[in-house]
Amino acid sequence: MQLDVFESMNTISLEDYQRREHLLAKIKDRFSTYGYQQIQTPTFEQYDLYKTITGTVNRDEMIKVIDPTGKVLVLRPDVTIPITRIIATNKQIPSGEKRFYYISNVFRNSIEQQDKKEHTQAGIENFGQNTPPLDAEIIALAIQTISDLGFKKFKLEIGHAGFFKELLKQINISEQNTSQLQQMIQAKNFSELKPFLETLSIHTDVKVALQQIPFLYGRPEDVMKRAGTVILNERMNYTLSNLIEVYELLKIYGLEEFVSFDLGLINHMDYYSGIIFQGFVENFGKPVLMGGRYDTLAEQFDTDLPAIGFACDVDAIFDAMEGEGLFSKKTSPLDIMILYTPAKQREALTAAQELRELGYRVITSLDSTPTISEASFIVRYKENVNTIKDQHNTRLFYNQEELMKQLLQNKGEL
Ligand SMILES: N[C@@H](Cc1c[nH]c[nH+]1)C(=O)O
Repeated sequence: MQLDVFESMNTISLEDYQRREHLLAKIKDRFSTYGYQQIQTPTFEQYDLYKTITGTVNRDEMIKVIDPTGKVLVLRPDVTIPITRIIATNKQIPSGEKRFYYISNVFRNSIEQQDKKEHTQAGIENFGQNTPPLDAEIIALAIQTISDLGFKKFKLEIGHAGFFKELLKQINISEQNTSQLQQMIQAKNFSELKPFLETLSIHTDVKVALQQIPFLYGRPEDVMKRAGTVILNERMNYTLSNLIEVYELLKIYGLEEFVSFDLGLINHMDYYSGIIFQGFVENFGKPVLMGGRYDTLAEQFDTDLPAIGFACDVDAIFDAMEGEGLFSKKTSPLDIMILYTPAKQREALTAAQELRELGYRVITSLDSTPTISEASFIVRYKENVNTIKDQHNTRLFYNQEELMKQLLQNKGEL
């Protein structure tokens, strides 16, 4: 069926829409098993909020709207910031650990994707705690979420915002040089990184560390062995032991095969303060999930509130699942189509109601030919005979009890 459903500026086929709903349902189920509850933040936000906060989406990438009073608003460019603001400033919310999840669209005007301004994120945010067991639990949840969708080969690359930030503290370079450096390390652009570092007047130890850091990725055990060159002080040493502790805990979950380290990982959001991670699935060039610890973001709302979270890029996951053929074959929108003659109307409609109460998807019609072709079963109430037909054969039934028996025997078809 080629029916188009309007979804923002893009159209999506009805079948793809159903698939998307199915994948979102799986993600929600998984988030719930870790005690997260769904919330929603407003679509329109005050631009002032994002203008003053450091470490947010690039201001040029925000989509701005002017309201009738002349106030500038932005379409939600990120979910982590508004949720943090709500939790940090709402005194009515009881203290203690808080677990929220969301399925929300974020709006960004990115240069790379001019035609795609709206992205769906399915994410979780956890407030109130900073411990390695919690970091490990969040990463376990991220891994299980990807695994639930059917991906067999994928990696969660784990790093720490502290490495790059600490190295930056050791040098005094312009904002422009910082962002260039960040881009080169992020993209593992080794060929340009070395000559670029030569142009900067910085201490040799730091230069070596900055040059080495993008190479420090792969199996955690190997990375740990090679990390010596970038660990310049006690704080960085502590950061590394923090990562190792989380990795040891992930072994208890039995998830170590999905984990790799990347000490050169830098997330595009600047609010991260601790462990950071990105999820990659096979044959797909960009991350499908990203997140990390952002303990200092709430300080911008005058609150001390440790936090960690991640978001799945639903559109990327959808494309990756399609590429890997992970969507199950087309599912029928209907279990039972009941056709009846006028004399059997009461019997047919009563049966339909009972079946719906039991959770079957049923439609009825005073007709002799099915009005919909995709039902798993066609039930016919005729003057002197009732039949139930599936893909293979047609059987008779005389009353409701027998109909139920037939359906139960063929439950596998539904
Ligand atoms: N908001 C982040 C993802 C995230 C959620 N929680 C923490 N990080 C992003 O859009 O990349």
